[in-house]
Amino acid sequence: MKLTLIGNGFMAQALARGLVNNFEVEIIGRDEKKLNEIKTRISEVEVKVMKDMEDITDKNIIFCVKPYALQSVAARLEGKANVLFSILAGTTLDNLKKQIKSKFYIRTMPNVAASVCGSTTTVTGDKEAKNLALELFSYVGKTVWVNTEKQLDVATALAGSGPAFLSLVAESLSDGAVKAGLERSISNELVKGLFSGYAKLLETTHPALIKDSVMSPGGTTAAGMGKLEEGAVRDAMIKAVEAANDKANEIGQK
Ligand SMILES: NC(=O)C1=CN([C@@H]2O[C@H](COP(=O)(O)OP(=O)(O)OC[C@H]3O[C@@H](n4cnc5c(N)ncnc54)[C@H](O)[C@@H]3O)[C@@H](O)[C@H]2O)C=CC1
Ligand SMILES: O=C(O)[C@@H]1CCC=N1
Repeated sequence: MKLTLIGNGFMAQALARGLVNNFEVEIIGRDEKKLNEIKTRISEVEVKVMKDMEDITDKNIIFCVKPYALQSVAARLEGKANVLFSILAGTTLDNLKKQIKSKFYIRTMPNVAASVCGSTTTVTGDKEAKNLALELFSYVGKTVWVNTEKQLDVATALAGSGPAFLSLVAESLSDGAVKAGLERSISNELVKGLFSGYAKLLETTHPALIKDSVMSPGGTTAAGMGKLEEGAVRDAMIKAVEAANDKANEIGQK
C-alpha cells in the first residue's frame, strides 16, 4: 500500500521514518530544498513538490500541515481520497470533511516520539478505517482508539503536547543539579537514565506508589517534594493540560 504524506515538516518526517519499512511512502511538500534533504536522510521515500492542483483520487493521505494551513492546502487538492488521516491538532472531522473529499476520515494524535517509534497515538473517526489506522500508527509506537473527538483533544493535550511538558521537567532537573555544583554533562546523563528507568517502573507501578517508595521520613526526597508543592508544580501541570485542551477546542471552532 502507498501512503501520501502532505506536509514536509517535523511530524511528516517522524512518521515517514517509521512507515517506510512497511509501506511505500511519498511526501508532498512545498519546500523543494527540505524535500531533497529528507530524501538524503530517508532514501526509501519518494518526495514531490506540491503542484498547483494535486490529484488525491483513491490515495491514503496522512495530512501533516499546520492547522491554519488546512484551507489553503485543501484548495489545491482535487479528487476524492480513500482515507484521510489527519494529525492536525484540534481540527475537527467536520471541518476536514468540508475542506477535503475522502471516502473515510480519521483524526489521530501522534507525538514527537514517533521519530523513535515511541509515540502513543490516539485515533478516532470512521469505523471502516479503524483497523487500518491502528495498524498504520502501530509502526511508530502504540495506538489507542478513542470514541470521541473530545477525548482526542484531551489526548492531544496530554500525549501530543506532553513531550514538551516533560522536556521542561527534564531540563529544569538538570539545571537544579548544575546549580548544586554537578557538571552539565553528568547532570544530563543522569536525567536521561532517570527518565528511561522511570518509564520502566511506570509500566507496572502507580506513580503515587513510586513516590511513596522513594520518600523517606525526614529525608532528601521529602525536602525536595516540599519545594515542588510550594511551587505548585502539580497545579501547574493540571492547568497546562487544561489550557492545551482549551486551545485544541479553540482551533476546532475556527
Ligand atoms: N510537533 C508535534 O509534536 C506534533 C504536531 N502535530 C500536528 O502536526 C502538524 C504538523 O506539525 P509539525 O510537523 O510540528 O510542523 P512543521 O512546521 O514542522 O510542519 C508543517 C508543514 O506544513 C507545511 N505548510 C504550512 N503551511 C502550508 C501551506 N500554506 N501550504 C503548504 N504547506 C504548508 C510546511 O511547509 C511544513 O511542511 C500540525 O498540524 C500539528 O498540530 C501533531 C502531533 C505532534
Ligand atoms: O503544539 C501543538 O499544537 C502540536 C499538537 C501537539 C503537539 N504539538
